[in-house]
Amino acid sequence: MSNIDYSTILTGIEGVRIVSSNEKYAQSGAGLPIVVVENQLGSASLALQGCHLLSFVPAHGNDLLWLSPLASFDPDKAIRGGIPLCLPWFGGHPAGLQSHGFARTSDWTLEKASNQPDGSTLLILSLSSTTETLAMWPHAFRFEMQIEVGTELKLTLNVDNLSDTPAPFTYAFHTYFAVDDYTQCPILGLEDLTYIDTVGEVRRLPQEGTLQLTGHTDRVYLDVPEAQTIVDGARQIHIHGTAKSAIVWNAAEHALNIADIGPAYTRYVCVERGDVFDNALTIAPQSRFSSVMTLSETR
Ligand SMILES: O=P(O)(O)OC[C@H]1O[C@H](O)[C@H](O)[C@@H](O)[C@@H]1O
Repeated sequence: MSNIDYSTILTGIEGVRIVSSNEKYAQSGAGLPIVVVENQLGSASLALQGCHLLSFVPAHGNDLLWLSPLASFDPDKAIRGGIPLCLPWFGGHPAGLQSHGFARTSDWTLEKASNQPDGSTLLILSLSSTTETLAMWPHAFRFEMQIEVGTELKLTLNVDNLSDTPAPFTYAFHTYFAVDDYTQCPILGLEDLTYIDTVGEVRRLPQEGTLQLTGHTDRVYLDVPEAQTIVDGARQIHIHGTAKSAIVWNAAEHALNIADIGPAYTRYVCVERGDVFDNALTIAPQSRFSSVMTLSETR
């Protein structure tokens, strides 16, 4: 766990504090440091482990993010819910390394916090390569996340390949959205696209009409438009991003066998923007890749 003293970075910054997960959440686990941001436009919280957003609540609104009531906060273990960062690979690894990469269980460093003139709050976190990461992903790197908490949540991920070789790369903002019932929330913005269905036999299929989940779903939509909308009763959750893929996932009744989800699976839908499968990337030596995603709601 990180032992960095952030008091200097946070001196003079309004509405940003670091608390223990045990103080903020009733969930189990050994406990992790959580950055809490509150301003007039909205509030958010994130774990330094994984640079993992846990909540984003616009002023006068409800949380856009779902955090499992069974989530546990333990070092080196991914937290269930919010926005895990799958990085620098998405999904399984050919050599059996941890699913979704090491970034979501690594300790990120809070580099900067600032109050912006428009009333929003900006946080900048980073993660740099170590001997341990080089053994898993053979490229010196610096990952940087800029997090703007305002009426929208804006995430900018910068990935610097500091090595002299091209870096094959996939990633996703693995967002768990809070919904009333995952079978009652149409997801707009995926119509007529091709998706890879990974439930059972892997197949490529066309999306006919609007997507509405009815059960266990695990799909990768390719070459998606920048915007999707989840219609959750009277509210619309808007996703806007530069990434070219969208992974849509709900474990449905299989979640009853996932220790940190259980029966609450009806209350989330994952719409994960990233660049995966056919949209996988290679970052040239000494080059930067950037991806931006904003989340907001209207009623
Ligand atoms: O349990 P995790 O490693 O966090 O993965 C959770 C899920 O992530 C993505 O949505 C994948 O498409 C799913 O196949 C996977 O089950």
